[in-house]
Amino acid sequence: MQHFISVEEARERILARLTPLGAERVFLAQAAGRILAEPIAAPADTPRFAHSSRDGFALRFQDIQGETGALELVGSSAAGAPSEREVGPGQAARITTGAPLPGGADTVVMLEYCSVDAAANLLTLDAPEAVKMAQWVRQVGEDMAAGEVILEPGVRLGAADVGLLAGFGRPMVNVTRKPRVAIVSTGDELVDPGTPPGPAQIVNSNAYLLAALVEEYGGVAQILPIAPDDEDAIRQAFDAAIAGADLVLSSGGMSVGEFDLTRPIVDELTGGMHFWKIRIKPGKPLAFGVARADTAPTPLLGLPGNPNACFVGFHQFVRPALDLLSGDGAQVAADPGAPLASIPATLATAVKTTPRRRVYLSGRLEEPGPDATGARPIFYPTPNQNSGNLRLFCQATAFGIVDEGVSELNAGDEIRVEKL
Ligand SMILES: Nc1nc2c(c(=O)[nH]1)N[C@H]1C(S)=C(S)[C@@H](COP(=O)(O)OP(=O)(O)OC[C@H]3O[C@@H](n4cnc5c(N)ncnc54)[C@H](O)[C@@H]3O)O[C@H]1N2
Ligand code: MOO
Repeated sequence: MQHFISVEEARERILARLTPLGAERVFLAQAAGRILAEPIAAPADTPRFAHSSRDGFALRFQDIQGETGALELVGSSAAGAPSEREVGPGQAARITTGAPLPGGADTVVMLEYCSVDAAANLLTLDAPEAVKMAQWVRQVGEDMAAGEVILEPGVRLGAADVGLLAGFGRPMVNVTRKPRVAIVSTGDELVDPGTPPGPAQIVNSNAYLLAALVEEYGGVAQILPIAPDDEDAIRQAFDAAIAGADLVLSSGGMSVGEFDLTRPIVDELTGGMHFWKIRIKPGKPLAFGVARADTAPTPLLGLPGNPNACFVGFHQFVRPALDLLSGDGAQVAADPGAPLASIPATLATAVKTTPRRRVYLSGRLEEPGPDATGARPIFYPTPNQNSGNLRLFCQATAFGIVDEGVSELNAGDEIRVEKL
């Protein structure tokens, strides 16, 4: 059955059949950009010991109240080499930044504000009245308490998070597996880049476009060899793809099902695929099914062959699927039918489109300058919005969306844009 459905319905139906992948342990050097799969709690009160945040002298605050004489210097505490000696009444100890505060001391004075009589081993403060109780001391647990959860599962680890994990003494961390995405290309007319195309052949750009998008959005892409238009060859290509992947993508062969070899095989491998016509331009025909549903469910998404339909289809359907599989999908999982985030912009040039489908224009978004308070960004659609134009989405930074029922927009009109 073929249905015309909305972009949101299609996305919701796909996401409803996906579940996040399991976790794997990776070394910290591989952790940046990955999705955390465990809660991270502080292993101890942090800092673990009270220490100085300045180079100077550790002393007892009460000793410098009122009339103050010189303090006797007893020992020194360096980072990694704490002082063994207590600081008693009338005494002070040398201390470096990061060094443990010696017992008895509660306050640090920076060495720039002190004078030392080395021969007499005495310390005099330049302005004792300016010193505050506990100044330049980092107290135990003031940053984090033992057991306090600092990072929740589902966050994407940034550099600071990796630094925190290292600080917690963790050499490894559990993250969600990166989705492995196999890319199937079928057709006698296709050649790979590097092989000069014959007179009626085209270069397989979609596989490389999709693989690059997959890697850009957190997956691991595998491009399968082009399968010729032969039922067994196509079945073998899909079997190989399904065997090693969490998600299989194909492009092409979506428009004229009856004469196409790909669709019946996808239908067979998924035990009945869904085929939708979506009210979107480009990207109208889309096939979806789940192979090995009982053992190792592997979703399969058939995108149309036009490169721009692949590009738009990737952003609308594959990218949210990757988010959900990789555990980054809290938002998409909570509301899979919600529209993707968009902002209003001003359209730079007039456009004419079809009113029957929602049209996604590829283009460039220019943010207003710092002086243009309240001004909207400007959207420049790429000229020649033709589904096959490989240049159309080069350097594109946004989709401009022309809603169903609208057939033209003028320069200066408001247009919703999705940032890429
Ligand atoms: N009679 C109809 N014709 C078409 C309809 C329709 O409803 N009725 N829909 C149009 C729409 S919309 C789209 S989108 C395309 C979908 O086409 P297919 O998915 O069947 O794709 P193909 O016919 O195989 O190829 C379309 C186009 O894309 C190029 N292509 C294919 N594979 C690749 C590749 N790997 N790398 C680069 N380019 C590729 C191919 O050369 C074609 O130019 O159908 C419309 N037709
Ligand atoms: O939906 Mo097709 O992608 O218009 O060209």
